[in-house]
Amino acid sequence: NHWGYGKENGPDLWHTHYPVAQGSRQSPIDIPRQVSHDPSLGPIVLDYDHCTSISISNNGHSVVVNFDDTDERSVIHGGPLENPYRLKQFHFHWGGKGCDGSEHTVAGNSYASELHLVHWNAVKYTSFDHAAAAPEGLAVVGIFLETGDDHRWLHTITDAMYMVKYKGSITDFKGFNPKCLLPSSLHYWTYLGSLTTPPLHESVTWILLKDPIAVSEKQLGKFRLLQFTGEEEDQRLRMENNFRPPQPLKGRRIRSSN
Ligand SMILES: NS(=O)(=O)c1ncc[nH]1
Ligand SMILES: [Zn+2]
Repeated sequence: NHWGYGKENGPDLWHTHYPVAQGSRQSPIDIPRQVSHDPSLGPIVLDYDHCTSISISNNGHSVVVNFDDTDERSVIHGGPLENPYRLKQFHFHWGGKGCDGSEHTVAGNSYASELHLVHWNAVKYTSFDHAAAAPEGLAVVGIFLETGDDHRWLHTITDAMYMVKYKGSITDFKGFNPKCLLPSSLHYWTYLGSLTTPPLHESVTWILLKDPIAVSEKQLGKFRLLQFTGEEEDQRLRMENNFRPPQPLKGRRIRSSN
């Protein structure tokens, strides 16, 4: 049975097929109240001005916006990163109605949802898949979503969701620049971790922005119209609570930008 977020195939069972689930640098984690501030940590730079979104898809675990990563058009650099990392895709994790759904937590508190912007080190690796299996091959920027006012730009994504309701669906989604999803401050926490979904590779430099963005309950409700299951399946499983809970820190250091 393929991995998922249900009782029969959820996060507590992933270690049976992916033993690294019990590894020493797994994600997500809880960010404690006090984190050591590292003055040597410079600002993170998100250079997305020439970014090119291609499509939006439902992979059976989340809704994903895919980018053209064949050149250095949209990269992040600076902060804890030694090289520029190319934007490959972004996706979300969220809860059920009225339940929180972020993956990382802050002093034990969850947010309603968490956005992940996934980047790979094309300087050191020849493909995303190679980078995804290599230490420091990936850099994921995490942004917390809290419920509040309507987000001015999120509707372009939620309006496209009816086109990718079922697992395996994909549709054009051009010209979207994720810069519009960033909070006002780029202050961040950073630590070495893993993918939060199988294969759970321990290849991710995590960069979590401290400030959340606000989205409305109505907008979040549209995420829950997505389905984990395909159109042809008789089971209709609403896509929600697609988050992995925090994992043991195992002595890792978390650093804070200023
Ligand atoms: N959720 S995550 O950003 O760690 C991820 N990206 C690709 C697969 N899993
Ligand atoms: Zn994710």
